[in-house]
Amino acid sequence: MKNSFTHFAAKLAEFADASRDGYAIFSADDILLCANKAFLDVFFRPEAELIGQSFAAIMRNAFRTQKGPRIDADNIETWLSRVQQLRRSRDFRLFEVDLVDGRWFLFSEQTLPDGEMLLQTKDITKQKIVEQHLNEHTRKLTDLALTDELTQIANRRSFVASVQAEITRCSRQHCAMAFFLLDIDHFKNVNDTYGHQAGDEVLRQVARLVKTTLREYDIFGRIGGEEFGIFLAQTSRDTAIEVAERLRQQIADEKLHIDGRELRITLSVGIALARDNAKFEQLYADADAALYQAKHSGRNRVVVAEYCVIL
Ligand SMILES: Nc1nc2c(ncn2[C@@H]2O[C@H](COP(=O)(O)OP(=O)(O)OP(=O)(O)O)[C@@H](O)[C@H]2O)c(=O)[nH]1
Repeated sequence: MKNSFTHFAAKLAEFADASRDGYAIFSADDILLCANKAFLDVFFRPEAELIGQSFAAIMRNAFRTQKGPRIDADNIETWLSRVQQLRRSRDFRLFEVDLVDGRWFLFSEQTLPDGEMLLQTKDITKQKIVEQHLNEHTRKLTDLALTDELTQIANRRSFVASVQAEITRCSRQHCAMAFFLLDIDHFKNVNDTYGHQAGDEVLRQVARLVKTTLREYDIFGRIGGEEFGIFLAQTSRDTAIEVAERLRQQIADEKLHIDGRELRITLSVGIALARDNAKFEQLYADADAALYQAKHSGRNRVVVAEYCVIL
């Protein structure tokens, strides 16, 4: 039995020596007792320099020389006291570590009841690169799903979701809110006269112009076709009218440059106002009714939904 265990231990040491995974054993008082070559490689130090060193001394050296694990800290002693609280906090711990040279490792700590610790390291750089590509891909897909392809502003789905979240927040804080529906006047004529691509360019330029006049935290999106929506939190009736008027005037004054031609367009705006317990559907219906009035009373104007009673 003893012989077979000795044989097993010798074989394990042989495999550990040849392994690409790092192995190191620390004493209960955190002195490095032994380590294989793969582990030493993580710290760029020869065996003679590392064995017998404390964990703290090894990490101080890594911090000073900027070789080995990346230590994102201004003060190594503060970093060490935080990390030492985690070491041996459980009998098994798994965590990822990135190196100054860009490689990534999965570290596992296995602690015995007497405090001795086996530290294993596995190079996961390739998996990390795949993971980063996947994350980037997911981010791009999410952006695509939330952005209107033509104008590069929020599409209907993300606009409505943002507005609903903001309505909930405003309702909780009992703050006034304003919702605008903006519609380009006689847009069909633009398409019919100059072509669909010119119409697309008008939509792009209008979206850009409107965006530049809004505050960073105002919500703006393309609801569909030539219709845009704007949501303003903490906005009184007077301010809402002032903002909408300014927008309307700015668009009316602007000369759009489409295919070498100068073009002028106008907007009609319907405004809905609310305070507590507002619902997106109600705000939309109110703003739509006001927009209808704006269109039918001559276009290029701002109308506030009649029944919006708000200060
Ligand atoms: N170029 C372009 N045209 C679009 C797009 N989406 C909708 N349209 C056009 O927008 C026009 C909307 O026309 P209408 O709803 O009759 O409204 P209008 O001509 O703007 O007239 P009023 O709104 O009453 O002032 C239609 O001709 C649609 O084909 C788009 O993405 N690009």
